[in-house]
Amino acid sequence: MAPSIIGSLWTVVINPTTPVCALLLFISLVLFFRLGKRRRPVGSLPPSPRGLPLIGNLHQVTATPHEGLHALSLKYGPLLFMRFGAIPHFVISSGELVREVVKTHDAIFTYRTTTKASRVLFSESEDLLCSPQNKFWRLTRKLCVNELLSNKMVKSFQFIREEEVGRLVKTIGSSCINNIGSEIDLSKLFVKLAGSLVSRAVLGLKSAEEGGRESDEKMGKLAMEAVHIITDLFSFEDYIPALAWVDHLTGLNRKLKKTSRAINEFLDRVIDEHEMFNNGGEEGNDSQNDRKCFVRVILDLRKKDMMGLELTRGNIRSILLDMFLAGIGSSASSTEWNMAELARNPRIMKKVQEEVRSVVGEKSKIDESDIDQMKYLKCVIKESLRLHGPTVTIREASTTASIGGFKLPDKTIALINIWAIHRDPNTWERPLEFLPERFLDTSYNFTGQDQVYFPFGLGRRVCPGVQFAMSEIEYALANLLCWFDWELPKGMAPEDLDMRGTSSIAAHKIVPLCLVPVSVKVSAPHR
Ligand code: HEM
Repeated sequence: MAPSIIGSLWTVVINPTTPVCALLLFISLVLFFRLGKRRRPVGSLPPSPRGLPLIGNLHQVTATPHEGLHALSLKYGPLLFMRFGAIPHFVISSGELVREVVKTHDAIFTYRTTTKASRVLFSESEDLLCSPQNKFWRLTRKLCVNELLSNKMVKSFQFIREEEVGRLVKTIGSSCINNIGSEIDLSKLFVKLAGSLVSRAVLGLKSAEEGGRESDEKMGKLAMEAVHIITDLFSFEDYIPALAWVDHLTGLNRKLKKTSRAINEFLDRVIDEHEMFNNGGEEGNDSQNDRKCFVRVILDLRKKDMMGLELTRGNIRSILLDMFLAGIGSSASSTEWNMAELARNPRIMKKVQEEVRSVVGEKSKIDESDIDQMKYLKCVIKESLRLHGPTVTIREASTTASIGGFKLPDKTIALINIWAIHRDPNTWERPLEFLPERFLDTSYNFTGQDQVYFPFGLGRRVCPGVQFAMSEIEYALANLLCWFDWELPKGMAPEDLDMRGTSSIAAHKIVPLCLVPVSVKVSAPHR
């Protein structure tokens, strides 16, 4: 975030070369200070690093914000007050304070902030991710859980996982045979896998090879583009409203509109096709469908009672988009980090492969029920989510709250630094090391009830996609570890592997993960 704001400020504001810019800057400053006065919280505030006029503490936000905020919290304490442009934030970096948020104030910290990107991408229609906690949120969440994300529904998608992971294994297998010793870009393959799984379960799309009219990859690509805009590009309108006009100059507005238009057009085409089918239209138009996918269930329900929900076309598009935004990058990056950590830790790679292979035995296919016996694999995934899961989660308070002895005003935005809490040396022994054994025989789970380990978030807004994500990650990893050995590219030592993550909330590797697969099992499905 920081490089883009400082770069943009420099080129457009700090170094104005035209009188027009100077005049706009003057007007903006006047507006800013008037707005700023209205937004400033009152009362005793937590410690705060010194800010600057106009940008507040934005200059202290480093290229990886979670790391920069962690460094500040070591200096100023676990509860920080910071102003990002005109917007006051409270940064929480300790499990104790998280306990206060979840246990004492869960009903208060349930709002999410909307941003310019979310408003444009969702075309101002209410959706699940950004909705405040209201009737719409409750009913939509129930709809998504019942019809897509519950254990029962996730089990019903097992054949999709088997087909898509099978396709992944085949791709890697043929690389082993045709390009012996060549590295393969796993990061790219994991995004493709996650995109196909969500596309098929949510929209019923099939791959082009299987005759799908709309490619199952296209929506995944559009969603990743949207995630990039949301998390990597700075919006002046969000943080310094008086400088909203700068978003035109940086190209943000254009990018947002273009991506939003492409998403809407794509989703409209898919919804139209399903609607036609539901209305008894041409059966041939069902280039789709493996089963009754999520969008068709919504369209069916809309004809009936819809659980009291009145969904517009805009709402339907937004809910579908939510599943893509929340479900692809997070799962893909998690699979990527698991493989990266294993490649960097040969002892752990060997141990987890031995477990997986001993459970699978001589079979030529892994059944999902086999995964239950892979206890060490589950620890590997937990440890990977501790070190490389989502970096922060952001909530807005619906009313005033008292945290850590400070009274926080209503509309306070709380930024919970999961990254810092997952690496707190007061909780975790040797916190920076990848040690899956630490999770053996512990009760840490993904329900968001624990204040020191919550990779899927916490409280009422905890991720409802845990089951969907875990089934995908576990099954993909079990297959990759069973059928292949993995080597680093020629000349690279484990400690040379670049482990830097992006600044996004679901940070993926900056440098894509490329490893060399070696096919090992005679009974492997790709042979
Ligand atoms: C490894 C994969 C994933 C991780 C680490 C993850 C993590 C998270 C986190 C941290 C939150 C915010 C929770 C909070 O504010 O406390 C969240 C929310 C959410 N996630 Fe996930 N997620 C993953 C996969 C998925 C998948 C596959 C889906 C659906 C297909 C999904 C759907 C959602 C939705 C809809 C929300 C918003 C819930 C609400 O606001 O009520 N997630 N996720």
